[in-house]
Amino acid sequence: MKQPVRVAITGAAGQISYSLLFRIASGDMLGKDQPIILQLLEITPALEALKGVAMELDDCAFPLLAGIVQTDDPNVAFKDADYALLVGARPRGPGMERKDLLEANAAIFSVQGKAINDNASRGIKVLVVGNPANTNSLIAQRNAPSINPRQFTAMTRLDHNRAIAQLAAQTNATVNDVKKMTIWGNHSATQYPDISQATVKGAAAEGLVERQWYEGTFIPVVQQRGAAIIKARGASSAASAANAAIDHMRTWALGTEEGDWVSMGVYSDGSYGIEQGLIYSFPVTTKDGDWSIVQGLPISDFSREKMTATEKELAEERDGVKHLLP
Ligand SMILES: NC(=O)c1ccc[n+]([C@@H]2O[C@H](COP(=O)([O-])OP(=O)(O)OC[C@H]3O[C@@H](n4cnc5c(N)ncnc54)[C@H](O)[C@@H]3O)[C@@H](O)[C@H]2O)c1
Ligand SMILES: O=C(O)C[C@H](O)C(=O)O
Repeated sequence: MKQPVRVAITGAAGQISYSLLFRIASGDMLGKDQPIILQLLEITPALEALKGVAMELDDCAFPLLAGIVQTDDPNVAFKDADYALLVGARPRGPGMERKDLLEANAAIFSVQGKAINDNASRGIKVLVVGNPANTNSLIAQRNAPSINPRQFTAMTRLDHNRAIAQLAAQTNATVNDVKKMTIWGNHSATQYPDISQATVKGAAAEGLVERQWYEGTFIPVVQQRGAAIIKARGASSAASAANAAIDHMRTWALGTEEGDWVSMGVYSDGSYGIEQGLIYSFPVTTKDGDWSIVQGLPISDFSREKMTATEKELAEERDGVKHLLP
């Protein structure tokens, strides 16, 4: 049996976590042979609700669950953590954009970045889910100067999965048939879901769909899917967000499939001319617990315009939180 790893999760009594924790504890994230200690962070008023969630975790008698820590202290939650899923943040309501949450949520991520810096395992893998996810990840990263900046990522896997589902439906294929989907940029309405490299059953996706559907339906549907869920459900996506978080971490830890890639918000090294230091979603492959940006893809004028628009938004978000970036 492997040694247990420590997985810190913030916002652990919230709606995403209610889907997330049980699947992590059952082995969906790191494999059925990896014991896990859950280190759950909540704000003080939610500790009673968190206790109820922990009671339910106990009641599942998960063989892989080697311990549960419940706390309102980030220094305790991130102590020796090998993985961190930063979910805890206010979600948006109808009519809001994700960046409207910047003021409300940004402070959370500077505190947590410092606590990660001071307490976590040096090899920690951090995924930010709380919105606006890319900029929150940047804030946490910049407040953790002794951790490699590549270890802070933001979630665009939900967008990636949404894009695969839309393309599969339009081409009468299954999601298994779709490869090499890409989400570029911000987890926001400026994101660029790009099918120019995607294949369906090995055939170029661009040849299988009308350009008009791609530009006029597919791109806006994927960009606006979060808002459509909020409108329909009266609450932001939760189970699908939890699923994407598990996918993101599993891929990062255990590797991408041969001949495919995923989308992750990662530290830009200047690839594709994107400003260095932004947390920008790229096509990435993963191996041995590390990620690399897929290099050398051709970029059309159409793509370049969209990639630049979402880059510009990320630079503006960063400039708006300068006071939180040491
Ligand atoms: N990146 C993505 O694709 C994606 C997808 C869905 C939702 N989200 C975002 O995830 C976040 C959480 O969504 P939710 O639906 O679970 O919200 P929720 O309101 O149900 O839960 C959030 C929880 O975080 C807790 N919290 C607040 N401040 C905290 C802090 N400082 N430390 C620890 N916990 C804290 C709250 O008490 C609450 O229990 C939102 O920002 C939402 O917009 C992102
Ligand atoms: O859209 C939101 O505010 C929630 C989440 O980011 C989503 O994409 O569903």
